[in-house]
Amino acid sequence: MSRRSAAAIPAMALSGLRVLELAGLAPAPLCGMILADFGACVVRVDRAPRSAVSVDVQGRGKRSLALDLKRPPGAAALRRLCGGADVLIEPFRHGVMEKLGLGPEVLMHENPRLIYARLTGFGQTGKYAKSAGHDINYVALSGVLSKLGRKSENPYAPVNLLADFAGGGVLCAMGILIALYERTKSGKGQIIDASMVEGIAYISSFLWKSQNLGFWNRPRGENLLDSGAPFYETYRTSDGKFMAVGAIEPQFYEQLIKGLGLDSDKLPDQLSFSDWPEMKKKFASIFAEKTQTEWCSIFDGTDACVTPVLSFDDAAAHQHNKQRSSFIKNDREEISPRPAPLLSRTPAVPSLKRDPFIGEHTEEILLEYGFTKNEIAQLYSDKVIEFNKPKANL
Ligand SMILES: C[C@H](CCC[C@H](C)C(=O)SCCNC(=O)CCNC(=O)[C@H](O)C(C)(C)COP(=O)(O)OP(=O)(O)OC[C@H]1O[C@@H](n2cnc3c(N)ncnc32)[C@H](O)[C@@H]1OP(=O)(O)O)[C@H]1CC[C@H]2[C@@H]3[C@H](O)C[C@@H]4C[C@H](O)CC[C@]4(C)[C@H]3C[C@H](O)[C@]12C
Repeated sequence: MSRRSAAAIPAMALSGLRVLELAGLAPAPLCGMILADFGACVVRVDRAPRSAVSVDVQGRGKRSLALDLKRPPGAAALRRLCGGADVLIEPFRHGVMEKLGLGPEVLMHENPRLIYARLTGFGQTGKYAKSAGHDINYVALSGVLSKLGRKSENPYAPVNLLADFAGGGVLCAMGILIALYERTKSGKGQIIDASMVEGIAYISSFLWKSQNLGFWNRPRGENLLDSGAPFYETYRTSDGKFMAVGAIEPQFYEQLIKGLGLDSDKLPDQLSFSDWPEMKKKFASIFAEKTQTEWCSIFDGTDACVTPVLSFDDAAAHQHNKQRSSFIKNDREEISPRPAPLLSRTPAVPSLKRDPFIGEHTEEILLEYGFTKNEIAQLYSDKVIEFNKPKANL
């Protein structure tokens, strides 16, 4: 599919939804990609003058409009675009949109049905609202980073998955869908203040609420699910790969013990914390005796909760994932995860085309939103918009 016009994919759940995503680093692009995967018509508004290469690697299914928001005609053009949109996603720190004259009071006055999604690290208010930050800072401020890491080591941030994507892009997409549902009843849009700090804190509700169950009262790296327990750990195999073990419940733990060739009658109790370090050493030396494939042939098909730790390539090639077509290949042979979750009647149909170049669709988008050819030519000669087609027909 070269473009996602409203009528192109009627079967998808979000078809007909018009989304404007102001280009950002990582969280907002994921949010926009999720909406595009499920059928929304997502326009990424890139900066003009444009940088040579887009840093957005999550542009699947989107189109790009290059627009200079710092120039009054550029800001006016965005206002007009917002008049015809359902959703705006903005990824700047608090105050940037207001400075451009594009704050919610302006845009929602002109289009009261607009869902104005503000995806930031620290939120729209509070001491840090105007401060720069990245994933690791947001995870830190949420309290969650203090829980992550191995025994006696510094806290460890797991790539930028938690804040940017789980607490940021995904929760913002959820907020948008909730607001859209509410709009079907009230007819009104609303502002979404999606703070990644609060997003991570929210998805960590289990950690907060299970504190009194005794899961977390030991130091970092010595608890049930944070690499303290021998039965919730990774182990190196003889070929330098790893197995992941998650045998928590006693009946599954018993199968793990059996698969490792041990006798549970001769072992300490599963929940004897003081024996965990020794048990880890025992498990580690046994796992080191066989290759990953050999361990898979022992544990596959059992309830021991033991799985191979796969590389990206191995994950895409793994039988289970292949059986479910969990990974897709685009027209450039690039492999990436298929959108999730699977909807039975109206599943996502991700675009298999390469991501858009900056400004690749400037003209067609403006025409679609009601700009005339003359107006577009004027914006172009004023250097407010850019095309990424050298032979644009103007
Ligand atoms: C892979 C890297 C990405 C890592 C992700 C990282 C771990 C994250 O955590 S991302 C989450 C960051 N936080 C947020 O998004 C929260 C909300 N946002 C913010 O807090 C801020 O935006 C900010 C702190 C992230 C950035 O602050 P900044 O001062 O830059 O921006 P703002 O204050 O928000 O203001 C924006 C200004 O821009 C103006 N603007 C916006 N749109 C337009 C427009 N259309 N027209 C005109 N002007 C516009 C706006 O008006 C504001 O202006 P003012 O400031 O004057 O008010 C990748 C991270 C970096 C990448 C590399 C880099 O890009 C260089 C290379 C580029 C090359 O193309 C590819 C290779 C690179 C090395 C590239 C590689 C990777 O992609 C990165 C490393």
